[in-house]
Amino acid sequence: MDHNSLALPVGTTLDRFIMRKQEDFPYATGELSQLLRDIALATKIVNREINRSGLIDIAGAYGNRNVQGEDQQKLDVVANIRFIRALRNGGEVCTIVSEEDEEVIQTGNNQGKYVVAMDPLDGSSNIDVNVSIGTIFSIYRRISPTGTVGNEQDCLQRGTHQVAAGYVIYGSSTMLVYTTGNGVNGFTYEPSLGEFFLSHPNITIPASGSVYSINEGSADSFSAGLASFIAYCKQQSYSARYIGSLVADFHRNLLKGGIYIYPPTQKSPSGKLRLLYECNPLAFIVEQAGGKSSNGYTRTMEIEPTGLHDRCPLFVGSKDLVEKVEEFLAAEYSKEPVANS
Ligand SMILES: O=P(O)(O)OC[C@H]1O[C@](O)(COP(=O)(O)O)[C@@H](O)[C@@H]1O
Ligand SMILES: [Mg+2]
Ligand SMILES: [Mg+2]
Repeated sequence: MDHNSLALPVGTTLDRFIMRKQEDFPYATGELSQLLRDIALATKIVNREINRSGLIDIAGAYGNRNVQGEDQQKLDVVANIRFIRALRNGGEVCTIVSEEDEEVIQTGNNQGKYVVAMDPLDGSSNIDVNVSIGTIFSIYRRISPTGTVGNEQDCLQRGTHQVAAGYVIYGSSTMLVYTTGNGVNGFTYEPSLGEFFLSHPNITIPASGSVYSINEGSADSFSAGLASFIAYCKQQSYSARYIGSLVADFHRNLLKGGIYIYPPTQKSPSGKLRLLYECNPLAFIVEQAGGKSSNGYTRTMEIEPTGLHDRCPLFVGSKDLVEKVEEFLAAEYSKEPVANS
């Protein structure tokens, strides 16, 4: 589809952009548009909390652990509460999956047609050192009938069923980047006006790039194919860039070209990242921007989720680079002895 035919000028407010896009679909009821506005409202509130965090010591460890067994910091809790509240008050969402909650969260909006999976604060280990952090979200249409309580099956849908996905980066400026399946658009927040403005229309990721982003501290447990790909990157004199905040690493590569990899490691045999609220939303965005995402073998969005907090390896970014690493992995696979032969 020609995304440019839907183009709106730089400087359009997010509200207006959402409204105008809805007008392109005369039979749309406006519920998804309202849901996107609810998310934007929550991001403004979370942005305010993050900006104040150094001042009021809100970022210190909270003395709690999340369902992944990781130290939960106070801003994770704050962001989780703010997003849940906005989605509950907005009324469009029946059920939420959050990184911070083991079970699904029922909003009480049984008429709500949507479910949301979210990582309310990504890169939380970076909060207290003032490095960019983010929020990631994914939106699905519920499967269960409206009027009933949403359930886990509503949330365990393949990424191909996403109707929208996005992320917020709280960086040197705050940006909201999202897709509803018609290309990717980025909005920059102007805090003094309390508005997001279209700043990056119709984002496309360069087909190739010279940046690779991976935590090489785990190199001893990389597979032979992955080790060969990293050696290839070095032979090509590619730049290694790794912030340790998925949203920030992904955002840079989306705009400049590159590949982000979180592979299986000894510590995390299925990778560290979560399929529903980290991998799938970024996969949807990157594909809409012309890039690729896989677990090394299978397209991310075609992986069947089995649990709310499933993890999966992530190879995401410029098309040529993702295809290249898949070639290295396939070569390794084809060298493995076939069972019973
Ligand atoms: O330190 P590692 O193992 O490289 O992990 C870094 C990754 O972990 C994450 O922080 C996980 O996200 P959370 O902060 O939401 O748990 C990613 O943002 C990041 O890319
Ligand atoms: Mg995360
Ligand atoms: Mg998180």
